[in-house]
Amino acid sequence: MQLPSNQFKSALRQMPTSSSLYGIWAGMASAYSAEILATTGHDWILLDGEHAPNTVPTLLGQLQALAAYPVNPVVRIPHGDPALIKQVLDIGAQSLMVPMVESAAQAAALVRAMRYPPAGIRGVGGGLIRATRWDAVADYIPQADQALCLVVQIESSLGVEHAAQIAAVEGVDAIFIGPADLSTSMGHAGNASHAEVQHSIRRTIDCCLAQGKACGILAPNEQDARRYAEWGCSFIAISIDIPLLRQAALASLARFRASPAPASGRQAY
Ligand SMILES: O=C(O)C(=O)C[C@H](O)[C@@H](O)CO
Repeated sequence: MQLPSNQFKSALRQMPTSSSLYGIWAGMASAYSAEILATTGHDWILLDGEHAPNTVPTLLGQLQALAAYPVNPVVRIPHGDPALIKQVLDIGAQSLMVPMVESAAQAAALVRAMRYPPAGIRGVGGGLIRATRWDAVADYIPQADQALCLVVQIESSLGVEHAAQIAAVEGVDAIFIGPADLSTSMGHAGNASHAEVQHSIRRTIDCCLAQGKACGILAPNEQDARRYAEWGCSFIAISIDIPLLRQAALASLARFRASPAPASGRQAY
């Protein structure tokens, strides 16, 4: 069989000329829930291994559930440990997001962790791993790199300071801005709308575009998402599954609490 192609990586390469890629953040750590999201038509789904209770096996289940749908999974790992990168690539993740990257050296080390020797340090799993479809993919090793996509997160003042150098690293496919961590790092916790944070976000986008790389961001607020798209962000996570669920449940309950059902009479369905 052929190595599955990475449509997400191909689309990012055409950025910023093509239209935005809209993503949804999956924090439920559930294959069942991820599969539901896969039916909604989003371009990409972020499987969050940093702040959701995911492990390598739960990520595997989600990747398997998504494989039947035309959606691009992006796996966020909790940190850039080469051993974890190896495990997540081995289960067949092709697009990785790594949080809190603050220097070009750190980004370059991530690129090496994703590549086989001599270009990098990734260990060979051969017929043991899903990435090779247990050796059904002929010649996986020489082709692997073309289908792997590295997205690094800039989400601190230091990261913003080094954004141009980070974006310039060969093998970094895209930058993703984390507004929650960035605003917190700048002393404006929970307020990514603060003018200083907005300035840093715009500066990071500009640095990224100047290096010819795609830039993405998490923006569940519609006005923010539209503004970031105007500034040049080309892949935007526009919602997060957990707040969607919670807000829908709260709104549903509020309708009944606000106007209690009549004490008698027929119930309407
Ligand atoms: O800093 C950010 O913003 C992010 O990296 C995304 C958050 O971690 C996300 O989990 C908030 O729900």
